[in-house]
Amino acid sequence: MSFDILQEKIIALKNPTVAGLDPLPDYVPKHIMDRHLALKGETLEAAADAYFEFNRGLIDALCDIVPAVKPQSAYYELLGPAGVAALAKTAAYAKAKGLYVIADVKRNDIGSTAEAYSAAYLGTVKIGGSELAPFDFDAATINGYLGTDGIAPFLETCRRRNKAVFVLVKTSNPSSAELQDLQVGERKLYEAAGDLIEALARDTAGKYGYTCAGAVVGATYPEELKSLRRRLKNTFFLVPGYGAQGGGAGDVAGAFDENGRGAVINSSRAIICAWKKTGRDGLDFAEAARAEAIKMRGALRECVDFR
Ligand SMILES: O=c1ccn([C@@H]2O[C@H](COP(=O)(O)O)[C@@H](O)[C@H]2O)c(=O)[nH]1
Repeated sequence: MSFDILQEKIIALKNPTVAGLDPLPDYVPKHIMDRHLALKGETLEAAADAYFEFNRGLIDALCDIVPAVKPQSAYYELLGPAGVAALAKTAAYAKAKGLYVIADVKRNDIGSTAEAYSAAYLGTVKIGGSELAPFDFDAATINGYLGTDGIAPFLETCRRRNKAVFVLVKTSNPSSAELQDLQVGERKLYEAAGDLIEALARDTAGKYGYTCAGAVVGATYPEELKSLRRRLKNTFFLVPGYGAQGGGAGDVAGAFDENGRGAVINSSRAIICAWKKTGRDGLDFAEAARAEAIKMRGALRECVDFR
């Protein structure tokens, strides 16, 4: 089961951090960007090459201390086809370095289209006589608010290919309460979303009790996080909102089960932009990211007993 693999990496490193790889032209140190602009001019291709070099440096600096990375597709799509190619290259490089790779794509649609999305990110497509894996991510984020027929095709791919999804349940953004906190009978809408995914994936529970359908629950809502952990005993959590959005180790402690398992905590900007605080123009971007990730690991270890 895919989350068994992630959980075992977390246990081995005693670190439940996922580093978000969310590049923007401004986040890439000038010496890297300038070199690629000199080679290919002021083009999307040059920026995409700079993204990949930046990511490769980050991955090299982090791969022995964090178990996972989460590239956010939006930042790569911003560069068009060259950016999407940089996303694919980044994922392949991270996997080769032993990292668990979560694609933050938040996709979904009606069943037939959800099938295509799930094949694209987690599965395969048949071309002539060959089954080819377009991206082959370990896991992807999806929007479950289309209901069962949108979620089921992803779960089918997860079962077949030992993959996983994280379904949006209670997101970290300030407006998440507008719809997700609506009362629906006895439950909040986000609780109903959580109950649905736990039920749909029940048959896939692995060694640690977690199914292939995880939930996205924001660090910015610590009370909801705690109560969802109690409610969804078989659902692995991806917790964004640490660092740049204000979440801290104390806020995410409630995401873990009694054995310190069942959750992975994301930090993107705080790690990849750590170089901006050192005053060395990004020459030390990799060391700065590593130092920030070590600081986060220390803070999490203070709050959670990982076994
Ligand atoms: O509820 C959600 C779901 C996804 N995200 C994504 O996580 C990272 C957070 O980045 P930071 O720089 O650490 O704030 C980003 O890719 C978001 O799209 C989220 O923040 N909240």
